[in-house]
Amino acid sequence: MCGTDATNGANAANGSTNGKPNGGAKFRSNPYQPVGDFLSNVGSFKIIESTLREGEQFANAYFDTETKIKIAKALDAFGVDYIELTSPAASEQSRKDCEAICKLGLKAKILTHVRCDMRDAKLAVETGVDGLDVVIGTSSFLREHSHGKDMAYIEKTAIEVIEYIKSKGLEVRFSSEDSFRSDLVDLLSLYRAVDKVGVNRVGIADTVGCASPRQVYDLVRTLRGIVSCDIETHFHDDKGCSIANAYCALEAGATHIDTSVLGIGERNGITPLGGLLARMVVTSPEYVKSKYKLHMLKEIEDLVAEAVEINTPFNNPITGFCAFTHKAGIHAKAILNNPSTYEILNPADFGLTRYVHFASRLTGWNAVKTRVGQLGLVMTDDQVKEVTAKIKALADVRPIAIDDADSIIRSFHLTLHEQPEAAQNGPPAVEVVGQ
Ligand SMILES: CC(=O)SCCNC(=O)CCNC(=O)[C@H](O)C(C)(C)COP(=O)(O)OP(=O)(O)OC[C@H]1O[C@@H](n2cnc3c(N)ncnc32)[C@H](O)[C@@H]1OP(=O)(O)O
Ligand SMILES: O=C(O)CCC(=O)C(=O)O
Ligand SMILES: [Mg+2]
Repeated sequence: MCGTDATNGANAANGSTNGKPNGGAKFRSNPYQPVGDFLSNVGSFKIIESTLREGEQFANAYFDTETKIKIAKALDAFGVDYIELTSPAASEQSRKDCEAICKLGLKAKILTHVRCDMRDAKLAVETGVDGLDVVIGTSSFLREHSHGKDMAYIEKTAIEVIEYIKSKGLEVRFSSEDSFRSDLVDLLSLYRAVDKVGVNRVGIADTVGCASPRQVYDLVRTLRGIVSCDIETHFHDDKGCSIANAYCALEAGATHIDTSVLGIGERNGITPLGGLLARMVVTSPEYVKSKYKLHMLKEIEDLVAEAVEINTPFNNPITGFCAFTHKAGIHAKAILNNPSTYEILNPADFGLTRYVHFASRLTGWNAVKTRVGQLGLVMTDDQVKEVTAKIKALADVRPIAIDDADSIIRSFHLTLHEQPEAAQNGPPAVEVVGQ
């Protein structure tokens, strides 16, 4: 098996060099736009990057101050609009870290995430943040088993806390927790009340990851008709719907999406930054490519993966080790002709390269022909087909590596060179061209 790093095509039959398609292959003017994908209202979404809040709730996360600062700076350089930090009420060090990050003078706005509680709000406004994300559970589960407050109390306290934050000149967002298991009438009435007070955003949170894309669309669409402020959304990934849900929220009129790097967060996390951008670069290529430094994605994911001691999943959008690897012969041939045939994302946009596999029983002669050329060898098509059969024969016996396939190609090529001598006794078994 070729465990080749997809980002390093050094030994591979690359369809590209430094991400540029080779062999004159070209992308369409907009290779990303699938037929029928004509969303117009999702062009200018904003990212609330919550690696340093939701991400700190990931089981393996421990961020010391230095690491938090590194991550905050990297996210800022990447171009996220907001960086959300753990509540200063969580611990004394959390409060100090909040202050330290506020002093960095980043372009991104700094938010902290607090309970709907005046004590938390008072502590938070002193840290130097640009705004507060206020949250309180509204489902019967949370009202019964978490804070124990009824909707009347929630609305009254929310208004007091929001007015206080606004009086300090800070941005404020109010969100319900577990929105999708909350009573719709209660929820809309609460949002209408806080919108009247003048929140910058209201938030919808799929705290337990129960929502389907269609439910998300319906709720956001309904809310869009109720409030005039921006709408932020937060999706947990328990059922693997966090990216689809974020996308549907944008389709329905949401303006802000919460993300974390690699999706880290409580349980199995939330909408991943990279996955969201993979989705959105297809829909809004100009906006996404001009706003975010996409080539920094891998570096940021590596930074966070190292900090929380995990590996990037093999199937991670964009940066998974095989995200731009093409293996089956049918795919390989078409990719070598035109990468758009089997790619919706261009690895070059992320500073990455594609890799075309040529060392398996599924390999076809077109991939081998490209490899032969890369090795500086010359063969006729029939010869390439013959050597492809040899590669397949070995791959039927055991998994083979790039070096195995290269050795087969080189030694086959050598036998072709030896042919002229043998040919003295008869016609060459194969024609050698370019000699
Ligand atoms: C879905 C989410 O991810 S929400 C964000 C989660 N983030 C955090 O929890 C931040 C880290 N948390 C902490 O450090 C602690 O939980 C603290 C400092 C916030 C509170 O700690 P403690 O006072 O020891 O309480 P504990 O964590 O045991 O229980 C939560 C308390 O908050 C209250 N509470 C829970 N949600 C809210 C809310 N949204 N608004 C107001 N109060 C709330 C609960 O009633 C409970 O208070 P009680 O013990 O007086 O009944
Ligand atoms: O504040 C929010 O909108 C979301 C809070 C949260 O992390 C959640 O509900 O999962
Ligand atoms: Mg969450």
